Amino acid sequence: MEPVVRLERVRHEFPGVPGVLALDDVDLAAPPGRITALLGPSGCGKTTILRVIAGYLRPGGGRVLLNGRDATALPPERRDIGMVFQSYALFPHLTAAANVAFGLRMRRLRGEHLRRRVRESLDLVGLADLAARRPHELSGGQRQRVALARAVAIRPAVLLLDEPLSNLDARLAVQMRGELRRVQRETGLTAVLVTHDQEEALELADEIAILDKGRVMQHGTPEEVFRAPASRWIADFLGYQNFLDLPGKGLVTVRPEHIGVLRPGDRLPPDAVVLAGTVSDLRFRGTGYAVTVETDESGPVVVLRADAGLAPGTAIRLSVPLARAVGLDGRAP
Ligand SMILES: Nc1ncnc2c1ncn2[C@@H]1O[C@H](COP(=O)(O)OP(=O)(O)OP(=O)(O)O)[C@@H](O)[C@H]1O
Repeated sequence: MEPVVRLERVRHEFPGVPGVLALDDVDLAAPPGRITALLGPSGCGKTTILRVIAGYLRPGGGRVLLNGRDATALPPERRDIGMVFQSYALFPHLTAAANVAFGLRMRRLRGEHLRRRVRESLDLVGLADLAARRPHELSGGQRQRVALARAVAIRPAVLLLDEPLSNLDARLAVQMRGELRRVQRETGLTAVLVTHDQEEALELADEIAILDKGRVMQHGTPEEVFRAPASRWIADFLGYQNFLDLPGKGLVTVRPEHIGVLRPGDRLPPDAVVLAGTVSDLRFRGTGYAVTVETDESGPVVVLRADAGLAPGTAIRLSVPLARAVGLDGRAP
């Protein structure tokens, strides 16, 4: 299917910082009816990409296609885009309903059509009862819902979400993820979400593009990206801790929860590599203990255990199942 948003070799260098490419040949496609997340560390270019898609920033090179049409030179108001910002950006003197109506009036909706669309949009985010309140009379979560209702009310071709949940406290942010997902499903909107939060990307996105220094490092489904990171840098960024140089396998990474501890007398499991070492650290991680083992051949290796039974200084053997080892050699840098 034709992507709703396509970036082709988009480059940008900010005038104040010559020689540094904020965007370095970015190719990106956001398919219809899906949420595509842009995930990456601070300064990697996520917000710059959104500004290019929205038309607030004209890139130095490359093309922006919206629904297959070249939109590179189109001003923002002619791009049919809805935006939700981290700061909500609501009009403080307008009620929730008037905030939602604003964009619709700009699109020349009037009378009963306008009222109905405002009502539907506030209903969609569960705020019909609070339509008459002004932003200062609403909680952070409710304000964010108004911002979402305002963005979806215009039924944009693309919904751009710039860290929409990062101003909410942790519990509310998690609750709002579900809400956002439901609204996107019910409306069938195409969305591009900027986040630096992996869990948020995992839970919300159908596709994830991982960025570093203005470049797309990997693009795939959450499963593809998390199960098979394309490079050591991506594995590091996603929180993989164990990097092992295994004979015949080269550099691999393995999740701590997949590494076993062999007791004396245990048989060697098939298709596993055994590493001998000494426990050097034990940390409580809520769901269990992260045990660091200084191995003879591969340096520190972290394993997860349910109990605190492994005291520092204990000599142990680890079994690393080869089926769980993700190869990193020969992949993109
Ligand atoms: N107006 C600007 N002038 C000069 N440099 C800029 C400007 N806006 C962004 N940059 C630079 O471009 C790079 C990308 O910035 P961008 O805001 O897109 O990053 P980001 O991934 O959204 O970061 P964060 O997660 O911190 O918001 C950074 O190095 C930033 O310093």
